Amino acid sequence: MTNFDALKEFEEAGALMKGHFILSSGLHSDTYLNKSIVSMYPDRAERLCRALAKKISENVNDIDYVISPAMGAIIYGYETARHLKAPFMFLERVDGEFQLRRGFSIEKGSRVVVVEDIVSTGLSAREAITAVKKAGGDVLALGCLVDRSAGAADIGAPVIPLAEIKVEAWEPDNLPAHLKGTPAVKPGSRGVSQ
Ligand SMILES: O=P(O)(O)OC[C@H]1O[C@H](OP(=O)(O)OP(=O)(O)O)[C@H](O)[C@@H]1O
Ligand SMILES: O=C(O)c1cc(=O)[nH]c(=O)[nH]1
Ligand SMILES: [Mg+2]
Repeated sequence: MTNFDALKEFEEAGALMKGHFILSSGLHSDTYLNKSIVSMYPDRAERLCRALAKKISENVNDIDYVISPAMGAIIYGYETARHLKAPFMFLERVDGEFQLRRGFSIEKGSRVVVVEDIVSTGLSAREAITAVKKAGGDVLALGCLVDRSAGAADIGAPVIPLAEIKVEAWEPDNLPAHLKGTPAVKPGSRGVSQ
């Protein structure tokens, strides 16, 4: 699958959204790749993850586990693991920090591929990698559907993106004219409380 075809899956699903978004990092953007809208259509998620699994298997072998950070990446990590024929687990935040819960554990030295959905600043990917290392895993690579930093984010592990796109983001006190004064939405789960 080409870069163009991967992004087309988002576009055709109506998931390449324009508006005013607060990202996981706290930065603001006029563009949001809404992976949850893409995964409303399991055939789209399957195509993306089959292609991501293929790219991962061309670069990494002997994978013991695929592990993804909640929430957004769970569906994509699971589906990618299914194509890689590897077991899948997910990390979730406990007091803000990613952990393996629910009886998930890995053996020391396990060969792990972390699968993210979207990489922006790379913060969530780094946090997920730190959690996997803390649990004893050896992180072989970070696979993702879309790296919207187009390779600029420092992840601390080899990155295998299905697609790359350069999307701008701004500090909240430095918004561009077209976002100033427009209401912002925060689609992701970081820092959300009920
Ligand atoms: O590279 P970053 O700057 O960390 O941004 C990307 C992260 O943001 C989103 O997660 P979010 O925390 O919004 O929650 P979600 O997984 O529930 O969507 C996305 O799923 C990535 O994990
Ligand atoms: O940075 C983010 O939080 C983010 C950006 C994006 O385009 N899609 C997403 O799911 N998260
Ligand atoms: Mg996430």
